Amino acid sequence: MHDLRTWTSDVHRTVDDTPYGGGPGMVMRPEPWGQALDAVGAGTLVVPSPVGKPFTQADAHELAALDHLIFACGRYEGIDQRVIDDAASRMPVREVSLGDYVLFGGEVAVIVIMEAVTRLLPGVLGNADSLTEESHAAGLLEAPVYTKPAAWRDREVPDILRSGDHGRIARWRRDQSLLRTAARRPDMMASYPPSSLDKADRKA
Ligand SMILES: Nc1ccccc1-c1cnco1
Repeated sequence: MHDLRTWTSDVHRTVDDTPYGGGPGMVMRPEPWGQALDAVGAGTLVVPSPVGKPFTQADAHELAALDHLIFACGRYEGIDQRVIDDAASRMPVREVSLGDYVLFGGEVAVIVIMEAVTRLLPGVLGNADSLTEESHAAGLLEAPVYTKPAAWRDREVPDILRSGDHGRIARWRRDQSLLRTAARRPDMMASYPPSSLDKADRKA
């Protein structure tokens, strides 16, 4: 963790200023950022931003394979664009959005990204199988999950899950995933690899 004000030189340790071209709010000044990024050295710079590329599980896997990640947390109306452009001239830069909503700054977004990435690192998860079956891992939302008791507030666990027939259970879960994804995330269905949908699935 680095305090950006370390790289300021005025008595007030200023990190922001008014935007050229007018408009509301303040913009983060380039000088402190430039010196801070120089100081932390090269790596892949990840900048959470409302104007970034939507962050996906695939991005988490890509970042988990890298040796050195640098996270820049912007505040106010954002970081002077020249900081991003200058950094991109000497290292990979990824501006990423966590969703279409507005935060105070990038810090909370970095915590989310760090969790999504670090859980993919070898040895972090007790059961590596979890990584292959979870939502977004196979391009679909995960099927509903249940545990004991078999009946709770007059609600029963689906009989199929207690049948012991693992082939039928796998089929039921796949169907539930397809139904849930189609209902809640048509965008994911649109990009779901048709090659993995066998004929029976196409009727779903
Ligand atoms: N709104 C923000 C403000 C500052 C830094 C990131 C964001 C952000 C990231 N994903 C959505 O919003």
